Amino acid sequence: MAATKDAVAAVPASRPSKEKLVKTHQAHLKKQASSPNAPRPVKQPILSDAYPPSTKSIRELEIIPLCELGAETHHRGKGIIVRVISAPFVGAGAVSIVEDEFGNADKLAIYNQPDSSILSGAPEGCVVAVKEPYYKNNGAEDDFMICVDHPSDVILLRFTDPIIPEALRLGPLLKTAEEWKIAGDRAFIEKDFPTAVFCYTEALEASEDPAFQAPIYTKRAGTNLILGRYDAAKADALASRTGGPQDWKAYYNAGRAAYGLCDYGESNTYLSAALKLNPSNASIQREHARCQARLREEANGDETEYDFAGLLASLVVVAGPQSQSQSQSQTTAVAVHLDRGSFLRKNTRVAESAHHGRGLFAARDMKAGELVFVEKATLMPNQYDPARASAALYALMVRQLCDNPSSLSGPVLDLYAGGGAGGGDDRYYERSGKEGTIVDGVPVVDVFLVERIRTTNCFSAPRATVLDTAPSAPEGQQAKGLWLHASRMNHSCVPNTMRSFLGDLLISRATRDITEGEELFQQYIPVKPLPDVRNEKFKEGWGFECDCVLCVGERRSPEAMLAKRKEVLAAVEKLCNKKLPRRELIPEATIRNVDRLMKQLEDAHEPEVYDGLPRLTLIYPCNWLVAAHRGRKNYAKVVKYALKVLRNFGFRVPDDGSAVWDPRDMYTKSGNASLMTVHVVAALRNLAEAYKALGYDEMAGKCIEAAEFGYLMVTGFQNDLATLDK
Ligand SMILES: C[S@@+](CC[C@H](N)C(=O)[O-])C[C@H]1O[C@@H](n2cnc3c(N)ncnc32)[C@H](O)[C@@H]1O
Repeated sequence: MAATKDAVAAVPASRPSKEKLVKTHQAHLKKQASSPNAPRPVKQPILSDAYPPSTKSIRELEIIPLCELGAETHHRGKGIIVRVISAPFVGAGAVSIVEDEFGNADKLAIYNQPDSSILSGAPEGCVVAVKEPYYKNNGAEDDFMICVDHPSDVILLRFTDPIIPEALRLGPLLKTAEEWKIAGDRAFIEKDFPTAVFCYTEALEASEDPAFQAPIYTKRAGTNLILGRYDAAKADALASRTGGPQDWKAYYNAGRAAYGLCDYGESNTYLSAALKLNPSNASIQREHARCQARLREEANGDETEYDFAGLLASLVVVAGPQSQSQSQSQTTAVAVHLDRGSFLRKNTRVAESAHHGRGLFAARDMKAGELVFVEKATLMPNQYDPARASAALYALMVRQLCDNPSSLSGPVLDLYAGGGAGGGDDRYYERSGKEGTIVDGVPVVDVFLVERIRTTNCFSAPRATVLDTAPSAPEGQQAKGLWLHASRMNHSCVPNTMRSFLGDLLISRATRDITEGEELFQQYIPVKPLPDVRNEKFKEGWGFECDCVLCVGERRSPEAMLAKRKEVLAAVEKLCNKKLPRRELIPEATIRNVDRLMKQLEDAHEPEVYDGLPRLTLIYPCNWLVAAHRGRKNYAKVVKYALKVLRNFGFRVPDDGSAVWDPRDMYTKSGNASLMTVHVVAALRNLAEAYKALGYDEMAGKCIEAAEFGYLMVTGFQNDLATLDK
């Protein structure tokens, strides 16, 4: 358990008065108003400070006044009830001034989600309960605040809740159900959707007449659909049924909500019911057809169902005519969330893995290049700025767990959450088992657990892998997302699948023939050539030491040989400046030096360890020599070193430069330790060019075919190799 200070520590000797707090707060608000576009960074939880969320109902807690809050203390078993007396100041969190029934005032800082269904419910004038509050010093001696990290630790109380002390009770602002309905409609027209939901809820509570309630449920369902609160929208839609022919609307809304949750089977059931009641309605027909298409993708998942090329075209908008002369980087991405289903179950299943917890396994034989699965992201913000991508995903996860708990909590919380929680990480605490359950009307959300799940399971995704292979592609522009099915897959440095991205679709292809029952592996990150360096990364990121055939094999090589490889690789990198030549004429003497070092490096790979295994430290010098000899149009040498590149990635190719092999077979006839990357495609293209220059046209053609096939694995679908030159 983390060292949370549960015992009540000393109450601070002095705190600012209510007047001073309000005055300072107003000054901050004024400043904020003058820069409305100020960035609002989302706070990242710090695991060393992790503490669990409250799992108790406010009704089980002892309510204490603000003046009893002890500094740096988690008040377990206690709660506070306060009225919000200011608008929020939104920075890393949303800070408001609150007062209790005795007139004590303090600062309430709510982190992580200013716009979730829970936190949008702490507006000025409302009464909120904070469960088991954490009172924290904010820097200056008398500057304290009630710090809420877990969104479920703060509850918006309904005005009529009997738990509210008399002094804080305003009485309902509006009296009748009709008044609340009108207020809801007004908020809806003003696009203040959270307030509309709040008012419709009050209207529903204030009336017991089903004839009045049904249309309010419909309105609240529609508003929740706009807010993306699909769980609530579905429940409201179903509650709006009256048993008559007008129920088509209820089924239509429930179908759209289920669609929003990507449950196309359920969506189809509701939309079919809607269609039965109102067969000629064009909106239902359209949604129903859309849903059928998703179901076909889920079942078949073949190339034609997905039309990957069409999706790619939909992802990029080339700058308008006035800027056509500008570079390709002017291309702007639009809607990266593609309206497609996930094709998961025909080829894969989740099962226990021999060494790594659960894993993904082949449910049938698959050929090299075949689509293993296609998965739409469960969550992926459209945020490609590397400085913001992680925080954006974290915020989205928290928000969705608040807003759609019944569909998301189970699958997300079931993901592997790293080494702690019973796995030996003593900075963390055991899960309570209440995560995701509803207490006081909201789901318990543990933000520190969410962050652990995020870091262990998220992937970085370019807008489209094919665009990312173009040399002109801007570096590092990757969103972060969560793909639940793909997260089940364990890592191997020589994996049998390869993932690529198209918008928020993750495409997984087989890189060699796979037999039914085989465990499927992917590379978590591009593997570093040196085994100790790459294993350090796996330890840091995921807490494991890799036991793939390459890592196990390389561990058989003595330390002294590893040291030798490191030394020579460092010498090559120093000599070549870690770059590859671009068509410039490299002096013969330099080429001879690199060649000499490359041979030393080859000699530092013992055949008894490396026969049949990749020799990753040799990739860079061989690629360098290919480029240098291309520059000199020395095509026989280009063939020699390009073949070495393929061999060093673990592919079986002739080592004498002979032209009597079929490169199209290399993916299926290279055993189980080859590593597929875009550099393999590049090497095949260089080979093709060199064979052609040497007069071996047929071999050149076969190399291009092999390169195109490899590019399909790398980018997810058939793409033009010319992209590699752009
Ligand atoms: C994204 S999860 C993969 C699914 C996970 N095995 C499960 O049970 O749900 C990542 C975790 O799987 C385990 N893992 C993945 N690849 C591994 C490997 N090559 N060797 C050992 N453990 C591995 C590690 O515990 C890692 O933190």
